[in-house]
Amino acid sequence: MDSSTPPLPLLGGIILTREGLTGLLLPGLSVLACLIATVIASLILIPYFNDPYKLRAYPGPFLAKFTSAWISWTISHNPISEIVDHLHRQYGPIVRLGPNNVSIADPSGSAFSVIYSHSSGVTKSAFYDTFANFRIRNIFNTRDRAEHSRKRRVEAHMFAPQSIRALEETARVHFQVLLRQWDAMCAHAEKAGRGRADGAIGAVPWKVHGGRVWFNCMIWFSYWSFDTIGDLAFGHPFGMLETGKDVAQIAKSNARGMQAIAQGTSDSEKATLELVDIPAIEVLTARADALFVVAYLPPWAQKIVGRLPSFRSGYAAAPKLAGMAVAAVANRLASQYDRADMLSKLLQGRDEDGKPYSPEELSAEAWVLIIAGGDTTANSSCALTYHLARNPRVQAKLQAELDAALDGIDSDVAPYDAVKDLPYLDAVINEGLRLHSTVGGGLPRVVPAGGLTVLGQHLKEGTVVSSPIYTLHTNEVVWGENAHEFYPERWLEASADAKKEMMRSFVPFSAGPRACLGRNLALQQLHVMFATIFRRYSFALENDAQLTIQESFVRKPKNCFVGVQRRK
Ligand code: HEM
Repeated sequence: MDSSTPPLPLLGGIILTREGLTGLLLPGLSVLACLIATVIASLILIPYFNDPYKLRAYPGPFLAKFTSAWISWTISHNPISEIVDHLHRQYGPIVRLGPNNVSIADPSGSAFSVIYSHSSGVTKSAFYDTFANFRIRNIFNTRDRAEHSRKRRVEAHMFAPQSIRALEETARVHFQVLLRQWDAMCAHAEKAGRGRADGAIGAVPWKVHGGRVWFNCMIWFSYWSFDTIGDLAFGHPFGMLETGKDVAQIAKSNARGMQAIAQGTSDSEKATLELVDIPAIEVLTARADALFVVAYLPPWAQKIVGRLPSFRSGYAAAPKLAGMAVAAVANRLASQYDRADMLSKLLQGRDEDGKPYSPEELSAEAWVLIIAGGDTTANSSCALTYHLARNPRVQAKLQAELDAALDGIDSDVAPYDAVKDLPYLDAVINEGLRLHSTVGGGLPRVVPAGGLTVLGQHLKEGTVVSSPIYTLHTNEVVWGENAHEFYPERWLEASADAKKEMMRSFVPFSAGPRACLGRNLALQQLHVMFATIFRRYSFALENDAQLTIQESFVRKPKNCFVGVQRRK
């Protein structure tokens, strides 16, 4: 033994020298290398060469053929809908996005119609499992056709046109609060004249210069949207608009919250619930971003990635968001206030056996209303405001239509009946939904037994297939050379045939059995919002600012600073 290499500590009665340790380590490392090679071969190479879904002929990024890590990595580099659009321009109508995942896009929208039709037999893919917040699935993330049909039956009444119309009066209150806050900021601009000033409402700063008040309208649209959906769905706004702060109350203990809901639904003595404050929009965004990145990975890989520090806070948000729904439902039930809101419709809903939702299912469905109704409407409103602020010609034309239609109507908030059929307002809203494509990516579906033929190509059972909405909304064949411009006139100038073609390629709310249930509510809210704020204010952008998008399931504008001035 070399006297310069001291023996290592005793292990199981054996004294190890450094040479002895190296002798032990080398075979260990070889075993590890073999193991890694076997894992790579069995998880990546064997499936690639076996090609069980017969996708090898389809083009796509090199790494996407071998691993779904490609799409996760791409999503984390944002925005995925624009990247997929670019790939379709490069490779054609069919692009391989993963080992068993293809994206299909043709200008006429026929691939979209086939995939998402009632008769295709497709189901939502495992991608949606990632978004489960409760043990029970909700109407958005359930993949089971029978369970989904049952939920649609229970909830049909809640989303019926007359039920949505009945919510207008309640929604009006939140438009009024938004106007009050914006009027207060505009008053600073009027006072400062051509001078400068700054300040904040709650946590949202504003600045005055050039005769306008400048603020980030994305934040205000989020507060408005979350307060409105909180009130419409649970009779209780979160109070974000009033305070100018991203705060919602959640149940401190979800188990205790469920108990309170059960007591509330059984009309026994109402339970009191301990609540804590969280920054709801921030938590929601962190969770949506983290989950969207991992949703295409197999479950074992999601578990590993979920432990990485940058994903931990997104994952930890799940119980908090569940607690938000639990608290909202429990609060609503504990209050003596009874009115025809969305929750009362959920409570009255019965399946074919006459059974109501359990407390957990109620909370799961309540959670969907908050998520689906909050973020989508806020993001669409922000993007639409951006395009109008950027296009003074379109803004002036819209204002002329609104001034004429609302002349003599003594209400700051536009009544829906007065604005629901205004041709230019309709065109502006359609154009905003088209160009921004709030849900812009492909919605992944699994091909059923027997396969599915799309654009003449037979896809095998189990293949994951999608058709990207953003690509459909921006292809030049249907929308012309100015497809990437905000040009509402296209909706009014098109011939009857061209309009038919446009409508086939216009799917902001998706189509078929899993299409958006909140479409009527969203359109009602957007009509009232844009008639109200563009009649009252004029909007400007500074230096032709660009809209930067952070994409998870929805395309969220990161910020949108607008300069606002009172017109009336
Ligand atoms: C501009 C606003 C909105 C847009 C662009 C939008 C878009 C969509 C899209 C594309 C889907 C299909 C998702 C998929 O297949 O994975 C969807 C589903 C859904 N949306 Fe909306 N949505 C909006 C507003 C709302 C509102 C306000 C509510 C309710 C308060 C709502 C409730 C739902 C529900 C419950 C589903 C699931 C339907 C099902 O699977 O049966 N949405 N939405």
